[in-house]
Amino acid sequence: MSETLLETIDNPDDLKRFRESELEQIAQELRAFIIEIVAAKEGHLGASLGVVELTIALHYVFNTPDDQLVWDVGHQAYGHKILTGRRDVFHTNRDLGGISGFPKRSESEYDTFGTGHSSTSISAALGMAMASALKSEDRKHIAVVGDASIASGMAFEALNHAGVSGADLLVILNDNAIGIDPSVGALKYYLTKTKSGKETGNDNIFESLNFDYSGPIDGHDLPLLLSELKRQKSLKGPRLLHVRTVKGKGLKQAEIDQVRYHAPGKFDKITGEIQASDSSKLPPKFQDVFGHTIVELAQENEKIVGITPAMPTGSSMKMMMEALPDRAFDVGIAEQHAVTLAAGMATQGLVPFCNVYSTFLQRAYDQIIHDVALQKLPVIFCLDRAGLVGKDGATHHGIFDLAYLNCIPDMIIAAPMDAVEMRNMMFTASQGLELPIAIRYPRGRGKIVNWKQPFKKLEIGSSRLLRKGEKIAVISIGPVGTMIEELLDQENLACTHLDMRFLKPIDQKAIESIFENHEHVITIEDGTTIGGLGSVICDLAAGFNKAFAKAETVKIHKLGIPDQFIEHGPTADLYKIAGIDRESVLKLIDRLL
Ligand SMILES: Cc1ncc(C[n+]2csc(CCOP(=O)(O)OP(=O)(O)O)c2C)c(N)n1
Ligand SMILES: CC(=O)[C@@H](O)[C@H](O)COP(=O)(O)O
Ligand SMILES: [Mg+2]
Repeated sequence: MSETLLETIDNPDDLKRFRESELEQIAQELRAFIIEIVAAKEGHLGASLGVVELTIALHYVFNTPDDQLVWDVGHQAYGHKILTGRRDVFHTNRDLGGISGFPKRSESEYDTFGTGHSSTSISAALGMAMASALKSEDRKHIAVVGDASIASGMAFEALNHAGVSGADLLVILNDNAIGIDPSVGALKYYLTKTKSGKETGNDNIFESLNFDYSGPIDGHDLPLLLSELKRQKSLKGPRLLHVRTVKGKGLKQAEIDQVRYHAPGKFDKITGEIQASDSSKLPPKFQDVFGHTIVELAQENEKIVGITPAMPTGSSMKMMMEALPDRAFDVGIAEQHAVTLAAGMATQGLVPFCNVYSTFLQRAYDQIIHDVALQKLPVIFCLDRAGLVGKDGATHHGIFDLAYLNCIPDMIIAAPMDAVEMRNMMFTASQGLELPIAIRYPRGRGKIVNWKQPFKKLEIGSSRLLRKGEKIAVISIGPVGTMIEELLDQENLACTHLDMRFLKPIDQKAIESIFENHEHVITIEDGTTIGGLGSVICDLAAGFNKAFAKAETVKIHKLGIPDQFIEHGPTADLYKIAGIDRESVLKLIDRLL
């Protein structure tokens, strides 16, 4: 079989050897290659398909990696990876030990800035452009940012600065009118209305920010892209090129059902059909437990409102948006705003459920402290994707939340072991608290099929003694507790198991009793041991040592995420790496016995 053109391209210099007229064929081959691998290996699809022509044109016109290209979020950078030396390893995308699903500086000199979280590209590229100016280096700096990501506060901050910086910065706005879910907000309507720079004149929002605005142009028209990028290359100063593309371009189903094909899982590379699986008998995903439960609670209590920053599908907040559209809000990629919006609502007696992925809530840390906790506002944070999330990797693991929330006064921190507990925690929170609460739960499915049980109000700060043994006690928090229960059952081990339920306030009495009656205490959590449950137990133990003699001899073994960033890969493998898998716990217990 003859070689495809794509197979001869190992770097952008190889690409530049082709005539402009041959680039269309390369675009077709690149699309087919992305589809073939993602169909079998899973990953983000629609975003990369949408920027195939743009990716080729950028590497063809600019002199990467000397010219610095920064991708926002990075989920659309598959074509970029394939054209920059990673075609042969692209089949390892998101595998343990394989390449990352996002740009990563340690992976390639073409990946100028690590990403995963959105809206950082303009700041990063501006930083590079300012550094080049200070070092008198003549190179170009390009940020490619999506229409949903540019609407985030951080991107606006960067535009505001860049507009007066004089920096040699090209921002390419890749406008496909959708994020993961349809884009929201006033900017979306503005962008949809925008016709051409000339027609919008002084009213153009980017020109008002001192950017030289061009577009919108068709981002699938390669000759047009090439000529416009060449023109942009000859310019200096802050400029913005507005490009219109179709998310999922080239795969019919992905163009039609753009939400589903953002990251569709396995599908047929020819027909595009997603592999059907019967999940009706499986335990539900935690996100769906959230979705069903908030609808159930909100139907009974009209004060309940729901907020999601751009993740209605991922968080299942869309269930409430469909059932009670006036009381559930997608605010776009705006985690900081989401938190303070919830705080504002709480001042007025509403009961806001603010659902944010654990990793993305990192964006809103000051808002949690300054706007919520300091004012004792009873916002209910539901933190989805807590713990190790798997193939998205280090940028997305929700492993810091226990630690970063625990040091905030007046926060209640809950981590349900299973779906029934999660419902009860949501119910308890909805009954009216005087303080904010965070309920954190993982990606994926639980283990309980019969999860929809009558609500039970929990005592805040109460733990559950699940079994009483001797010598060794395991103190767990969150879903790892289910693994511990299975392990102790299956191996017939006579250990005590305490499900902590709440990290804060912590059930000190229960812990005291554990220390009085055991020789070894194992703490286990799917979060960092620094600052999380392990740290709290050690701190308490230091106090116990003074209080009663026996505590001094109790040995504490902390299991959790060690002090390192955990890479991407199947969650089960990552649990092993972190030492919080079944075998690691069993080995430890065997040794202690
Ligand atoms: C801070 C942050 N919040 C949320 C997300 C989840 N997320 C990933 S991609 C995405 C949508 C991005 O949309 P857009 O910028 O328009 O790019 P497109 O997918 O359309 O190419 C969202 C919300 C994220 N990565 N980072
Ligand atoms: C790129 C990004 O941030 C999202 O697409 C993320 O990968 C979603 O994760 P889930 O698949 O867990 O919803
Ligand atoms: Mg978009």
